[in-house]
Amino acid sequence: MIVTESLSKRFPRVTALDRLSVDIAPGVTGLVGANGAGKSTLIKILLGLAPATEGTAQVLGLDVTRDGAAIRERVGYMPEHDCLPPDVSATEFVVHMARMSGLPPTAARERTADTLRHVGLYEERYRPMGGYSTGMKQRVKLAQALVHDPQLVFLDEPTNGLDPVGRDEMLGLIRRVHTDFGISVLVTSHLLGELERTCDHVVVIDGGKLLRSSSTEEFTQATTSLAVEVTDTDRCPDGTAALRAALVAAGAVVSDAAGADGLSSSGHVLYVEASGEQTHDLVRDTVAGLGLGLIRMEQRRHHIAEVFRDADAAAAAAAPPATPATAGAPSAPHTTQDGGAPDAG
Ligand SMILES: Nc1ncnc2c1ncn2[C@@H]1O[C@H](COP(=O)(O)OP(=O)(O)OP(=O)(O)O)[C@@H](O)[C@H]1O
Repeated sequence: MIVTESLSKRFPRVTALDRLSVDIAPGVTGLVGANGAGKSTLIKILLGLAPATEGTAQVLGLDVTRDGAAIRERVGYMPEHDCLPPDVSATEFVVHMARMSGLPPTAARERTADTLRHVGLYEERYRPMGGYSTGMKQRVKLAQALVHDPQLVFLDEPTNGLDPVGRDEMLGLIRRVHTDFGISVLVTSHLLGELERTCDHVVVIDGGKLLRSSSTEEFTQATTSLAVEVTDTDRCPDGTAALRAALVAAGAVVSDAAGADGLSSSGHVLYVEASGEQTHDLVRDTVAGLGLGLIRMEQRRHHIAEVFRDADAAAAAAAPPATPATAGAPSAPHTTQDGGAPDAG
């Protein structure tokens, strides 16, 4: 659906995209990267609105340098920044955008009503947009991107400025754009966690370079550790320590903290290296033998951010001690520092 080949965009002082090659299939794809990573620049090039310095790109089989107008007929675009005229109602604005996309007047009005209803703005559609909340404005921007029934939409930071509830609602809406209407989505975010639930595929860029492109499932594959938490009892005032000793005596590999899996420790949790069903049975029987209560035993899945935390820790460990400042070269941790962190999802 989107193919780029060694795509670069250089401004006088900064390289926004650096030989980026990606191949994005239909579905919902997240494009994630810290602020300044090059996400908006890539979208503008893909829409044929800005020329690349070098490299090639196709959208829906159309070339971005030659076929910009044809691409924009088939692709919807929700820009990042506030771009709504305050004195105009959502209906007037979205009808106008539909007409600009080539819909005849009646179809434009009908599609506008349908689309605004879909994004949950039906009641307020005749009010001037200057009085809208950030969430309502984001919904109008989404509606105008969908109104001409595109095959694909580019959504640039659609959750920006939203509170957690608004963010969840927007992510749900984005998922339904694909499931209800079959429209493919490329959605950008600087938050790793929120894309985990919404996207089939995630592309991570940093400093204009491709860091990773994988299915969400691959990112969040099951870890090989069982997280186990138990109660204390009169007989075992420190149930966790007793369980640890018993499991080690039985030959299990146990740790308190994130091991190779990158799982974070939370005090009373033990991580037991799992080697199949028998590990579950061993934990169950050992807990029962000690008379402890089993609070939880679960095989966790990775969060996307953990994948990058691990990669960064490995890079830092591999760096020569004399040059710690340059250690973690491709700066994936930007993404986690930005608050996307493991549990934003
Ligand atoms: N017109 C321009 N002239 C000069 N530099 C630019 C221009 N547009 C973008 N840049 C620079 O290119 C880099 C990538 O910017 P871009 O807007 O694509 O990042 P982004 O990942 O979308 O981040 P954000 O969400 O903060 O916009 C940044 O360093 C930015 O300052």
